[in-house]
Amino acid sequence: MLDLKFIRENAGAVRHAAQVKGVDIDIDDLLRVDRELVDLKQRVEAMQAERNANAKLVPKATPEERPALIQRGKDLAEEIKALEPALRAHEDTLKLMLLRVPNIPHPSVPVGKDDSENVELRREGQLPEFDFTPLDHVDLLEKQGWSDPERVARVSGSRSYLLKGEAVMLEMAVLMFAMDFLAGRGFTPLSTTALARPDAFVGSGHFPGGEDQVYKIEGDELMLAGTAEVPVNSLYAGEQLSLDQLPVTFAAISAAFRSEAGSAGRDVRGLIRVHEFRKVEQYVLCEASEEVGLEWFAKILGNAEALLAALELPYRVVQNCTGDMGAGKVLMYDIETWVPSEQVYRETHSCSYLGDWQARRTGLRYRDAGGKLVFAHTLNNTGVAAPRILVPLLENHQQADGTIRIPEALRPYLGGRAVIGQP
Ligand SMILES: Nc1ncnc2c1ncn2[C@@H]1O[C@H](COS(=O)(=O)NC(=O)[C@@H](N)CO)[C@@H](O)[C@H]1O
Repeated sequence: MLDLKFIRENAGAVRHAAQVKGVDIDIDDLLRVDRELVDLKQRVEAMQAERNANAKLVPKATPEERPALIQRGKDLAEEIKALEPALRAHEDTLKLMLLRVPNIPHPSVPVGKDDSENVELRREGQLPEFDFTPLDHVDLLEKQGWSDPERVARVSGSRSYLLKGEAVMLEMAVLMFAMDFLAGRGFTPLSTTALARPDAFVGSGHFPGGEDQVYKIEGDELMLAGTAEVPVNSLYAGEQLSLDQLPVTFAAISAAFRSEAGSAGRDVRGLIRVHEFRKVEQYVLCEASEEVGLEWFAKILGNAEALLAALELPYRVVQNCTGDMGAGKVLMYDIETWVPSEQVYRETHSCSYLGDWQARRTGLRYRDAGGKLVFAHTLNNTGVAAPRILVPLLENHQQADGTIRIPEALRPYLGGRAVIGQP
Protein backbone atom coordinates (compact mmCIF):
# COMPACT_ATOMS: atom_id res chain seq x y z
CA MET A 1 0.00 0.00 0.00
CA LEU A 2 1.33 3.46 -0.86
CA ASP A 3 0.82 6.62 1.19
CA LEU A 4 -2.34 8.43 -0.01
CA LYS A 5 -0.45 11.74 0.01
CA PHE A 6 2.20 10.19 -2.25
CA ILE A 7 -0.51 9.00 -4.66
CA ARG A 8 -2.14 12.46 -4.75
CA GLU A 9 1.22 14.09 -5.52
CA ASN A 10 2.54 11.41 -7.92
CA ALA A 11 -0.58 10.16 -9.71
CA GLY A 12 1.34 9.87 -12.99
CA ALA A 13 4.06 7.65 -11.53
CA VAL A 14 1.48 5.46 -9.79
CA ARG A 15 -0.62 5.19 -12.96
CA HIS A 16 2.52 4.21 -14.90
CA ALA A 17 3.43 1.57 -12.29
CA ALA A 18 -0.03 0.01 -12.56
CA GLN A 19 0.22 0.00 -16.32
CA VAL A 20 3.68 -1.60 -16.58
CA LYS A 21 2.84 -4.15 -13.85
CA GLY A 22 -0.47 -5.01 -15.48
CA VAL A 23 -2.38 -4.09 -12.31
CA ASP A 24 -6.01 -3.23 -13.05
CA ILE A 25 -6.60 -0.14 -10.91
CA ASP A 26 -7.98 3.26 -11.99
CA ILE A 27 -5.95 5.91 -10.13
CA ASP A 28 -8.26 8.72 -11.31
CA ASP A 29 -11.20 6.81 -9.83
CA LEU A 30 -9.31 6.42 -6.57
CA LEU A 31 -8.51 10.14 -6.45
CA ARG A 32 -12.18 10.95 -7.13
CA VAL A 33 -13.28 8.80 -4.17
CA ASP A 34 -10.54 10.43 -2.11
CA ARG A 35 -11.79 13.96 -3.00
CA GLU A 36 -15.42 13.05 -2.27
CA LEU A 37 -14.38 11.62 1.09
CA VAL A 38 -12.40 14.76 1.98
CA ASP A 39 -15.45 16.86 1.03
CA LEU A 40 -17.79 14.71 3.14
CA LYS A 41 -15.45 14.91 6.13
CA GLN A 42 -15.23 18.70 5.79
CA ARG A 43 -19.02 19.00 5.64
CA VAL A 44 -19.41 16.85 8.75
CA GLU A 45 -16.72 18.81 10.59
CA ALA A 46 -18.40 22.14 9.68
CA MET A 47 -21.75 20.88 10.91
CA GLN A 48 -20.19 19.56 14.14
CA ALA A 49 -18.52 22.95 14.70
CA GLU A 50 -21.83 24.72 14.12
CA ARG A 51 -23.56 22.25 16.45
CA ASN A 52 -20.98 22.88 19.19
CA ALA A 53 -21.26 26.65 18.77
CA ASN A 54 -25.04 26.36 18.80
CA ALA A 55 -25.02 24.25 21.98
CA LYS A 56 -23.01 26.99 23.74
CA LEU A 57 -25.73 29.55 22.90
CA VAL A 58 -28.57 27.54 24.52
CA PRO A 59 -27.75 28.27 28.20
CA LYS A 60 -27.33 31.99 27.44
CA ALA A 61 -30.51 32.25 25.31
CA THR A 62 -33.78 33.82 26.41
CA PRO A 63 -36.81 31.50 26.86
CA GLU A 64 -38.16 32.78 23.53
CA GLU A 65 -34.92 32.02 21.61
CA ARG A 66 -34.24 28.64 23.25
CA PRO A 67 -36.70 26.32 21.35
CA ALA A 68 -35.30 27.37 17.96
CA LEU A 69 -31.72 26.81 19.11
CA ILE A 70 -32.54 23.38 20.52
CA GLN A 71 -34.34 22.48 17.29
CA ARG A 72 -31.32 23.66 15.28
CA GLY A 73 -29.12 21.38 17.34
CA LYS A 74 -31.42 18.43 16.66
CA ASP A 75 -31.56 19.21 12.92
CA LEU A 76 -27.75 19.36 12.74
CA ALA A 77 -27.45 16.05 14.59
CA GLU A 78 -29.83 14.50 12.05
CA GLU A 79 -27.92 15.93 9.09
CA ILE A 80 -24.62 14.61 10.47
CA LYS A 81 -26.16 11.17 11.08
CA ALA A 82 -27.54 11.16 7.54
CA LEU A 83 -24.02 11.58 6.12
CA GLU A 84 -22.54 8.67 8.15
CA PRO A 85 -23.39 5.87 5.62
CA ALA A 86 -21.84 7.77 2.71
CA LEU A 87 -18.76 8.50 4.82
CA ARG A 88 -18.37 4.82 5.77
CA ALA A 89 -18.93 3.64 2.20
CA HIS A 90 -16.31 6.03 0.84
CA GLU A 91 -13.79 5.02 3.53
CA ASP A 92 -14.29 1.31 2.77
CA THR A 93 -14.05 1.82 -1.00
CA LEU A 94 -10.91 3.92 -0.67
CA LYS A 95 -9.28 1.39 1.67
CA LEU A 96 -9.92 -1.47 -0.78
CA MET A 97 -8.64 0.60 -3.72
CA LEU A 98 -5.50 1.58 -1.78
CA LEU A 99 -4.75 -2.11 -1.10
CA ARG A 100 -4.68 -2.71 -4.86
CA VAL A 101 -2.34 0.15 -5.73
CA PRO A 102 1.02 -1.31 -6.85
CA ASN A 103 4.41 -0.23 -5.59
CA ILE A 104 6.67 1.86 -7.82
CA PRO A 105 9.29 -0.39 -9.49
CA HIS A 106 12.96 0.48 -9.06
CA PRO A 107 14.33 2.38 -12.11
CA SER A 108 16.52 -0.64 -12.96
CA VAL A 109 13.49 -2.90 -13.51
CA PRO A 110 12.99 -3.83 -17.18
CA VAL A 111 9.48 -3.19 -18.49
CA GLY A 112 7.89 -6.42 -19.71
CA LYS A 113 4.62 -8.28 -19.70
CA ASP A 114 5.61 -11.69 -18.29
CA ASP A 115 8.52 -13.95 -17.27
CA SER A 116 9.58 -14.34 -20.91
CA GLU A 117 10.88 -10.78 -20.62
CA ASN A 118 12.89 -11.29 -17.42
CA VAL A 119 16.53 -10.38 -17.93
CA GLU A 120 19.38 -12.82 -17.23
CA LEU A 121 22.02 -11.04 -15.15
CA ARG A 122 24.64 -13.79 -14.77
CA ARG A 123 25.31 -17.52 -14.69
CA GLU A 124 27.33 -19.27 -12.00
CA GLY A 125 28.78 -22.78 -11.78
CA GLN A 126 29.79 -25.39 -14.36
CA LEU A 127 27.01 -27.34 -16.05
CA PRO A 128 27.49 -31.08 -15.43
CA GLU A 129 28.82 -33.28 -18.24
CA PHE A 130 27.74 -36.90 -17.94
CA ASP A 131 29.60 -39.75 -19.59
CA PHE A 132 26.37 -41.76 -19.24
CA THR A 133 22.72 -41.09 -20.01
CA PRO A 134 21.48 -39.12 -17.00
CA LEU A 135 18.09 -39.89 -15.49
CA ASP A 136 15.52 -37.31 -14.42
CA HIS A 137 14.69 -36.99 -10.74
CA VAL A 138 11.53 -39.09 -11.01
CA ASP A 139 13.45 -42.04 -12.47
CA LEU A 140 16.29 -41.60 -9.98
CA LEU A 141 13.85 -41.73 -7.05
CA GLU A 142 12.07 -44.71 -8.58
CA LYS A 143 15.35 -46.56 -9.22
CA GLN A 144 16.41 -46.11 -5.59
CA GLY A 145 12.95 -46.95 -4.20
CA TRP A 146 12.79 -43.50 -2.69
CA SER A 147 9.29 -42.65 -3.95
CA ASP A 148 5.82 -44.16 -4.33
CA PRO A 149 3.95 -41.82 -6.68
CA GLU A 150 1.06 -44.17 -7.45
CA ARG A 151 0.17 -44.88 -3.84
CA VAL A 152 0.49 -41.28 -2.65
CA ALA A 153 -1.58 -40.10 -5.63
CA ARG A 154 -4.30 -42.58 -4.65
CA VAL A 155 -4.36 -41.09 -1.15
CA SER A 156 -3.62 -37.43 -1.84
CA GLY A 157 -4.28 -36.79 -5.50
CA SER A 158 -2.08 -35.01 -8.01
CA ARG A 159 0.74 -32.62 -7.01
CA SER A 160 1.29 -34.69 -3.85
CA TYR A 161 4.61 -36.25 -2.93
CA LEU A 162 6.14 -38.85 -0.69
CA LEU A 163 9.83 -39.49 -0.16
CA LYS A 164 11.23 -42.73 1.25
CA GLY A 165 14.53 -43.90 2.69
CA GLU A 166 17.65 -41.79 2.20
CA ALA A 167 15.78 -39.22 0.09
CA VAL A 168 14.04 -38.23 3.32
CA MET A 169 17.38 -37.76 5.04
CA LEU A 170 18.54 -35.71 2.03
CA GLU A 171 15.46 -33.45 2.21
CA MET A 172 15.93 -32.88 5.94
CA ALA A 173 19.69 -32.42 5.50
CA VAL A 174 19.25 -29.64 2.96
CA LEU A 175 16.68 -27.88 5.14
CA MET A 176 18.89 -28.18 8.24
CA PHE A 177 21.93 -27.01 6.27
CA ALA A 178 20.02 -23.91 5.13
CA MET A 179 18.87 -23.13 8.68
CA ASP A 180 22.40 -23.59 10.04
CA PHE A 181 23.88 -21.51 7.24
CA LEU A 182 21.48 -18.59 7.78
CA ALA A 183 21.76 -18.75 11.57
CA GLY A 184 25.50 -18.53 11.02
CA ARG A 185 24.85 -15.29 9.12
CA GLY A 186 22.89 -13.80 11.99
CA PHE A 187 19.35 -14.73 10.97
CA THR A 188 17.18 -15.76 13.90
CA PRO A 189 15.84 -19.26 13.29
CA LEU A 190 12.05 -19.58 13.44
CA SER A 191 9.94 -22.69 13.06
CA THR A 192 6.48 -21.42 12.36
CA THR A 193 2.96 -22.42 11.48
CA ALA A 194 1.54 -21.96 8.01
CA LEU A 195 -1.87 -21.19 9.54
CA ALA A 196 -2.70 -17.49 9.49
CA ARG A 197 -5.66 -15.13 9.67
CA PRO A 198 -6.83 -13.32 6.50
CA ASP A 199 -5.26 -10.05 7.73
CA ALA A 200 -1.81 -11.63 7.47
CA PHE A 201 -2.44 -12.36 3.78
CA VAL A 202 -3.51 -8.74 3.29
CA GLY A 203 -0.41 -7.57 5.15
CA SER A 204 1.98 -9.56 2.96
CA GLY A 205 0.13 -8.46 -0.19
CA HIS A 206 -1.15 -11.90 -1.18
CA PHE A 207 -4.69 -10.53 -0.68
CA PRO A 208 -6.58 -9.03 -2.40
CA GLY A 209 -5.84 -10.99 -5.57
CA GLY A 210 -4.22 -14.25 -4.50
CA GLU A 211 -7.21 -15.81 -2.76
CA ASP A 212 -7.51 -18.67 -5.25
CA GLN A 213 -3.96 -19.85 -4.46
CA VAL A 214 -4.76 -20.37 -0.77
CA TYR A 215 -6.29 -23.42 0.90
CA LYS A 216 -9.10 -22.42 3.26
CA ILE A 217 -10.52 -24.42 6.17
CA GLU A 218 -14.23 -25.05 6.41
CA GLY A 219 -15.74 -23.07 9.28
CA ASP A 220 -12.42 -21.58 10.35
CA GLU A 221 -11.07 -18.11 9.54
CA LEU A 222 -7.52 -19.50 9.51
CA MET A 223 -6.01 -20.28 6.11
CA LEU A 224 -2.91 -22.21 4.99
CA ALA A 225 -0.14 -19.88 3.78
CA GLY A 226 1.96 -20.70 0.71
CA THR A 227 5.03 -19.21 2.37
CA ALA A 228 6.24 -18.36 5.90
CA GLU A 229 6.47 -14.78 4.61
CA VAL A 230 2.73 -14.45 5.35
CA PRO A 231 2.72 -15.27 9.09
CA VAL A 232 6.21 -13.91 9.76
CA ASN A 233 5.47 -10.55 8.12
CA SER A 234 2.57 -10.08 10.56
CA LEU A 235 4.37 -11.13 13.76
CA TYR A 236 4.94 -7.50 14.72
CA ALA A 237 1.75 -6.16 13.09
CA GLY A 238 0.47 -3.02 14.76
CA GLU A 239 3.51 -2.67 17.05
CA GLN A 240 5.90 0.26 17.37
CA LEU A 241 9.43 -1.13 17.12
CA SER A 242 12.42 0.79 18.39
CA LEU A 243 15.38 1.57 16.14
CA ASP A 244 17.62 -0.74 18.17
CA GLN A 245 15.32 -3.66 17.41
CA LEU A 246 16.11 -3.26 13.69
CA PRO A 247 16.97 -5.01 11.51
CA VAL A 248 14.76 -7.98 12.30
CA THR A 249 16.15 -10.95 10.36
CA PHE A 250 14.48 -14.35 10.41
CA ALA A 251 15.24 -17.72 8.84
CA ALA A 252 11.77 -19.21 9.08
CA ILE A 253 11.11 -22.88 8.33
CA SER A 254 7.52 -23.88 7.73
CA ALA A 255 5.24 -26.00 5.64
CA ALA A 256 3.85 -24.16 2.64
CA PHE A 257 0.54 -24.92 0.93
CA ARG A 258 -0.51 -23.85 -2.57
CA SER A 259 -3.57 -24.76 -4.59
CA GLU A 260 -1.59 -24.01 -7.77
CA ALA A 261 -4.88 -22.92 -9.31
CA GLY A 262 -4.14 -21.87 -12.86
CA SER A 263 -1.04 -24.08 -13.17
CA ALA A 264 -3.00 -27.03 -14.59
CA GLY A 265 -0.82 -29.11 -16.86
CA ARG A 266 2.44 -27.49 -15.80
CA ASP A 267 5.08 -29.59 -13.99
CA VAL A 268 2.60 -32.36 -13.29
CA ARG A 269 5.42 -34.95 -13.03
CA GLY A 270 7.64 -35.10 -10.00
CA LEU A 271 8.61 -32.67 -7.29
CA ILE A 272 8.76 -29.25 -8.95
CA ARG A 273 5.21 -28.10 -8.26
CA VAL A 274 3.35 -29.77 -5.35
CA HIS A 275 0.50 -28.68 -3.10
CA GLU A 276 2.48 -28.89 0.14
CA PHE A 277 6.21 -28.33 0.55
CA ARG A 278 8.74 -27.12 3.09
CA LYS A 279 10.63 -23.88 2.85
CA VAL A 280 13.31 -22.03 4.77
CA GLU A 281 12.41 -18.37 4.25
CA GLN A 282 14.71 -15.37 4.68
CA TYR A 283 12.73 -12.39 6.02
CA VAL A 284 14.12 -8.93 6.79
CA LEU A 285 12.42 -5.93 8.41
CA CYS A 286 14.77 -2.93 8.25
CA GLU A 287 14.79 0.86 8.55
CA ALA A 288 12.95 2.95 5.95
CA SER A 289 15.86 3.68 3.67
CA GLU A 290 16.25 2.52 0.07
CA GLU A 291 20.02 2.40 0.53
CA VAL A 292 19.69 0.04 3.52
CA GLY A 293 16.94 -1.92 1.75
CA LEU A 294 19.08 -2.47 -1.33
CA GLU A 295 22.01 -3.56 0.88
CA TRP A 296 19.77 -6.18 2.48
CA PHE A 297 18.53 -7.20 -0.96
CA ALA A 298 22.12 -7.93 -1.97
CA LYS A 299 22.72 -9.82 1.30
CA ILE A 300 19.72 -12.15 1.09
CA LEU A 301 20.39 -12.74 -2.60
CA GLY A 302 24.01 -13.52 -1.73
CA ASN A 303 22.92 -15.93 1.00
CA ALA A 304 20.87 -17.96 -1.47
CA GLU A 305 23.68 -17.93 -4.01
CA ALA A 306 26.16 -19.08 -1.36
CA LEU A 307 23.80 -21.90 -0.39
CA LEU A 308 23.55 -23.04 -4.02
CA ALA A 309 27.32 -22.78 -4.43
CA ALA A 310 27.78 -24.93 -1.29
CA LEU A 311 25.39 -27.46 -2.81
CA GLU A 312 27.57 -27.30 -5.95
CA LEU A 313 24.59 -26.47 -8.14
CA PRO A 314 24.92 -24.34 -11.29
CA TYR A 315 22.41 -21.51 -11.41
CA ARG A 316 21.61 -18.17 -12.98
CA VAL A 317 20.23 -14.94 -11.59
CA VAL A 318 17.48 -13.16 -13.51
CA GLN A 319 15.88 -9.79 -12.89
CA ASN A 320 12.09 -9.99 -12.99
CA CYS A 321 10.46 -7.55 -15.40
CA THR A 322 7.56 -5.31 -14.35
CA GLY A 323 4.97 -7.83 -15.56
CA ASP A 324 6.45 -10.68 -13.52
CA MET A 325 7.21 -9.03 -10.18
CA GLY A 326 3.81 -8.63 -8.57
CA ALA A 327 2.16 -5.48 -7.22
CA GLY A 328 4.19 -4.98 -4.05
CA LYS A 329 7.76 -5.28 -5.25
CA VAL A 330 10.26 -2.50 -5.82
CA LEU A 331 12.88 -4.96 -6.99
CA MET A 332 12.83 -8.72 -7.60
CA TYR A 333 15.41 -11.26 -8.77
CA ASP A 334 14.75 -14.97 -9.27
CA ILE A 335 17.50 -17.54 -8.94
CA GLU A 336 17.05 -20.43 -11.36
CA THR A 337 18.95 -23.67 -10.86
CA TRP A 338 20.08 -25.97 -13.67
CA VAL A 339 17.88 -29.06 -14.26
CA PRO A 340 19.82 -31.42 -16.56
CA SER A 341 16.80 -33.52 -17.60
CA GLU A 342 15.06 -30.44 -18.92
CA GLN A 343 18.26 -28.71 -20.07
CA VAL A 344 16.92 -25.49 -18.59
CA TYR A 345 17.31 -23.38 -15.47
CA ARG A 346 14.22 -23.65 -13.20
CA GLU A 347 13.24 -21.12 -10.53
CA THR A 348 14.32 -22.25 -7.04
CA HIS A 349 14.52 -18.87 -5.24
CA SER A 350 12.70 -15.56 -5.44
CA CYS A 351 14.26 -12.45 -3.83
CA SER A 352 12.17 -9.33 -3.25
CA TYR A 353 12.48 -5.82 -1.82
CA LEU A 354 9.14 -4.17 -1.07
CA GLY A 355 10.05 -0.79 0.47
CA ASP A 356 7.32 0.20 2.93
CA TRP A 357 4.48 -1.24 0.81
CA GLN A 358 4.04 -4.35 2.99
CA ALA A 359 4.78 -2.49 6.24
CA ARG A 360 2.07 0.10 5.55
CA ARG A 361 -0.61 -2.56 4.96
CA THR A 362 0.60 -4.62 7.93
CA GLY A 363 1.14 -1.72 10.37
CA LEU A 364 4.88 -2.32 10.90
CA ARG A 365 6.33 0.92 12.31
CA TYR A 366 9.34 2.02 14.31
CA ARG A 367 10.47 5.27 15.95
CA ASP A 368 13.36 6.67 13.87
CA ALA A 369 16.39 8.54 15.25
CA GLY A 370 14.36 11.75 15.29
CA GLY A 371 11.59 10.07 17.27
CA LYS A 372 9.25 10.04 14.27
CA LEU A 373 6.99 7.01 13.75
CA VAL A 374 7.74 5.60 10.28
CA PHE A 375 6.82 2.47 8.34
CA ALA A 376 9.68 -0.04 8.07
CA HIS A 377 10.97 -1.63 4.86
CA THR A 378 10.64 -5.39 4.28
CA LEU A 379 12.38 -7.97 2.13
CA ASN A 380 12.21 -11.70 1.62
CA ASN A 381 14.02 -14.42 -0.27
CA THR A 382 13.87 -18.17 -0.35
CA GLY A 383 16.61 -19.87 1.63
CA VAL A 384 15.77 -23.27 0.25
CA ALA A 385 12.50 -24.95 -0.71
CA ALA A 386 12.14 -28.71 -0.62
CA PRO A 387 11.31 -30.89 -2.45
CA ARG A 388 11.89 -28.60 -5.45
CA ILE A 389 15.60 -28.18 -4.59
CA LEU A 390 15.96 -31.99 -4.65
CA VAL A 391 15.27 -31.93 -8.39
CA PRO A 392 18.56 -30.18 -9.33
CA LEU A 393 20.34 -31.78 -6.37
CA LEU A 394 19.56 -35.37 -7.42
CA GLU A 395 19.97 -34.74 -11.14
CA ASN A 396 23.22 -32.78 -11.09
CA HIS A 397 24.91 -35.10 -8.58
CA GLN A 398 23.73 -38.43 -9.97
CA GLN A 399 26.44 -40.96 -10.80
CA ALA A 400 26.48 -43.58 -13.57
CA ASP A 401 25.34 -46.30 -11.15
CA GLY A 402 22.35 -44.22 -10.05
CA THR A 403 23.82 -43.29 -6.67
CA ILE A 404 23.95 -39.63 -5.65
CA ARG A 405 27.19 -37.84 -4.74
CA ILE A 406 26.73 -35.67 -1.68
CA PRO A 407 28.33 -32.17 -1.81
CA GLU A 408 30.91 -31.60 0.92
CA ALA A 409 28.73 -29.08 2.77
CA LEU A 410 25.84 -31.53 3.18
CA ARG A 411 27.89 -34.50 4.42
CA PRO A 412 27.84 -33.45 8.11
CA TYR A 413 24.03 -33.62 7.90
CA LEU A 414 24.09 -37.11 6.41
CA GLY A 415 26.35 -38.85 8.90
CA GLY A 416 29.41 -37.97 6.84
CA ARG A 417 28.24 -39.98 3.83
CA ALA A 418 29.72 -38.89 0.49
CA VAL A 419 27.25 -40.97 -1.50
CA ILE A 420 23.66 -42.09 -0.92
CA GLY A 421 21.69 -44.78 -2.72
CA GLN A 422 22.51 -48.27 -3.89
CA PRO A 423 24.39 -48.93 -7.16
N1 LIG B 1 4.03 -25.44 -5.72
C1 LIG B 1 5.31 -25.48 -5.34
N2 LIG B 1 5.90 -26.67 -5.13
C2 LIG B 1 7.20 -26.74 -4.74
N3 LIG B 1 7.98 -25.67 -4.53
C3 LIG B 1 7.40 -24.46 -4.72
C4 LIG B 1 6.07 -24.30 -5.13
N4 LIG B 1 5.80 -22.96 -5.23
C5 LIG B 1 6.94 -22.32 -4.90
N5 LIG B 1 7.90 -23.22 -4.59
C6 LIG B 1 9.28 -22.91 -4.17
O1 LIG B 1 9.23 -21.82 -3.26
C7 LIG B 1 10.06 -20.77 -3.76
C8 LIG B 1 9.51 -19.43 -3.31
O2 LIG B 1 8.18 -19.28 -3.77
S1 LIG B 1 7.81 -17.87 -4.36
O3 LIG B 1 6.39 -17.82 -4.42
O4 LIG B 1 8.53 -17.71 -5.57
N6 LIG B 1 8.36 -16.78 -3.34
C9 LIG B 1 8.05 -16.76 -2.04
O5 LIG B 1 7.27 -17.55 -1.54
C10 LIG B 1 8.80 -15.71 -1.23
N7 LIG B 1 8.25 -15.67 0.10
C11 LIG B 1 10.28 -16.07 -1.21
O6 LIG B 1 10.48 -17.39 -0.75
C12 LIG B 1 10.07 -20.97 -5.25
O7 LIG B 1 11.18 -20.34 -5.84
C13 LIG B 1 10.15 -22.49 -5.34
O8 LIG B 1 11.47 -22.94 -5.10
